[in-house]
Amino acid sequence: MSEFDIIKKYFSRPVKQDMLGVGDDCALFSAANGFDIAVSKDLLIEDIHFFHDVDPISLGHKSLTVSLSDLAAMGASPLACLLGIAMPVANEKWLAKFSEGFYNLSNCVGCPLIGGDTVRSQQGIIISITVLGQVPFGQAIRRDGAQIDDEIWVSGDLGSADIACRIISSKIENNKFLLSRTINSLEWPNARLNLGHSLRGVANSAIDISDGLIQDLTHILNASNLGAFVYYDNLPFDNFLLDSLSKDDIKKSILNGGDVYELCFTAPKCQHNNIINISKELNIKLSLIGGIVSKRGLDIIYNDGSILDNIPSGFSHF
Ligand SMILES: Nc1ncnc2c1ncn2[C@@H]1O[C@H](COP(=O)(O)OP(=O)(O)O)[C@@H](O)[C@H]1O
Ligand SMILES: Cc1ncc(C[n+]2csc(CCOP(=O)(O)OP(=O)(O)O)c2C)c(N)n1
Ligand SMILES: [Mg+2]
Repeated sequence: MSEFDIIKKYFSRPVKQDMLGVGDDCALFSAANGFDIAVSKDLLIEDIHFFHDVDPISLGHKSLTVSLSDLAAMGASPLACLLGIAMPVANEKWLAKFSEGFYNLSNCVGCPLIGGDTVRSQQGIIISITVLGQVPFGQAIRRDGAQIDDEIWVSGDLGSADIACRIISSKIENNKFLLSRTINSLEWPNARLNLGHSLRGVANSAIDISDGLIQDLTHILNASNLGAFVYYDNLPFDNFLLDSLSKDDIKKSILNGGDVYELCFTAPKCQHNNIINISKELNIKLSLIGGIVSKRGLDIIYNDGSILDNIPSGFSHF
């Protein structure tokens, strides 16, 4: 099967009439008046970002999710996406499933695939997604917008995806029940697009958690030139973890575990009740985990007042 056959069969579904999708040198679509365009690209590499034997349907879903999550973090809505894919062989069974997982999500959130590139790699599968989104002019929620005295919030639960990842890579003891409880967080994450929209005009800053809470919150602090405290005992995680893991394993995963795709955001105290209402309306758990201060640095404080001395660092490729 040639490169063009692959594109035609797996990556050429029709798009809306007002767009030019797959098939020409460029895709075309019009930008709406009064909106900024939001663009983000991510790479996913076999055995670095996903296990080689992962179900390709979930990989198709997750590849798009990680990019949609960047749009969510800025309060943007998806417009379209591009897919770069490199693979050593054209495995039709794999392609059919990957494309199914990808298009299921793309249809669901209204983010049509309008272009990309398909090439052979010498080794391993490489996936690169670019998403394009829009956000009302000037309303994007940025990393550099945190303000002194902001409350720090996080959506959903932390740590589960990292636990699943560590079980599969034999870094923690294999435990069938724990893996079945955590695997969906790793393989089927969902971008918090609705939450991102609701936070426009409410949050001062936001980031999606891909590399771990501490590392990603630190990006907000560095960009905003501020510091923070985080109440360790307020950090949300699935209580099921307590049954089979040591406190240290849980701590490592909730502070530094990546692949979370929840949002961490900061908002002024006057928005507190509004945020509680957003949580109820969207049925998304939102936890108040700390506050922003002027003094640079990050303190993680336990209920008894003690401070965690060695904050472990999060995911870094190098
Ligand atoms: N090779 C690159 N060239 C230009 N910009 C890059 C490159 N790699 C990362 N960036 C930019 O650096 C910033 C941080 O990237 P990253 O940590 O990957 O963000 P995210 O977690 O949102 O994907 C982003 O603005 C991203 O676009
Ligand atoms: C096989 C495998 N090993 C390790 C991980 C964990 N992991 C790989 S990359 C990563 C961080 C996120 O990737 P990155 O490329 O930094 O994403 P970005 O911050 O750009 O969104 C994590 C937690 C995984 N998901 N799969
Ligand atoms: Mg990135």
